[in-house]
Amino acid sequence: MAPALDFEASNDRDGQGLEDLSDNIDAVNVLKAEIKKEKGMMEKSEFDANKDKTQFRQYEDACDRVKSFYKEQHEKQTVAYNLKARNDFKSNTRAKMTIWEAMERLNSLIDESDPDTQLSQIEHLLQSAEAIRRDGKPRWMQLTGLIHDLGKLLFFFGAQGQWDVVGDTFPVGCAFDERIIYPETFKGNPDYNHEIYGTKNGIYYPEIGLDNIMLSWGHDEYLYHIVKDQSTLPPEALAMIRYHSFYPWHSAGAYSEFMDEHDQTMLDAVRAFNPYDLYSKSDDIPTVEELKPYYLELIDEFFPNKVIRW
Ligand SMILES: O[C@H]1[C@H](O)[C@@H](O)[C@H](O)[C@@H](O)[C@H]1O
Ligand SMILES: [Fe+2]
Ligand SMILES: [Fe+2]
Repeated sequence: MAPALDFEASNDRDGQGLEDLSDNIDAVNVLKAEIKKEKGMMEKSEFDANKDKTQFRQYEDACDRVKSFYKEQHEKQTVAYNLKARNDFKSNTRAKMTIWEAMERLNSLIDESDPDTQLSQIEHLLQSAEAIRRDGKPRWMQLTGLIHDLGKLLFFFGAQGQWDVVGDTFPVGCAFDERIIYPETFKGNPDYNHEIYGTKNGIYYPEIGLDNIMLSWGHDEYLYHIVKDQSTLPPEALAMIRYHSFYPWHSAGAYSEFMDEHDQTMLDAVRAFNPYDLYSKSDDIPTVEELKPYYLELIDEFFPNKVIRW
């Protein structure tokens, strides 16, 4: 149990009463922390607190590679493209392989949108999972960390480039919010001045629920569908996967008018996940072979079929 606060000890005339009280408060706090830990949702992760956040996501200072990536993405993610991408996705199976094979396959991809890491994807995935594990989070969340970027496999399955695979996401079919990074680059998007898609609500209405919003097609949306159909991971894990790149929403508060009640709970989950994705990028490089046995077992726990249809 945590020690009583000094302040209480020194200001205490009728010692016993206050001590009991502070014991009770401690007990309640420990219990609360345990409940939150159980749910994998500490309000502010220990991990988050220890990082210098000014080192990450500095898009103004980013190199040209990142800037031109976003210009292309923002110009090409239209409603028409998104409908087509979803249609293509549903109409075939691109590959059959295990989760671990997918991680290895992804290894040759260096993400052009990312100003914070040049590491391979397998290393980024293990860094995220290990940070979650180190903080004593539940096993389902560790696994979510391990797989959250596997949707980048899309790149090898006939993607048009990286612009429809990686990077932050945003809704299409309504006005592009100013809180998306490089907002001025949307001016080149054919939907920008569209009579419906260019309006605040566009094809949606307030409180419609994010499930009904079409988010720009990429690794989040793709993996979300695969995991939803083929694993036993909980709704929080699915939200962490589907929304982890939706920075304008989870970090800048944009598009909150479209949320329903369920999204509120999911937002807490996504925010709890975010630091492990972002700030683990400065951690030591993990040793893949050493960690493999632990994670193979974890994968088996939540994916009933070893071979996944991608
Ligand atoms: O550059 C990164 C990277 O592509 C991540 O995988 C994605 O989740 C982030 O949102 C993005 O900013
Ligand atoms: Fe990602
Ligand atoms: Fe990531």
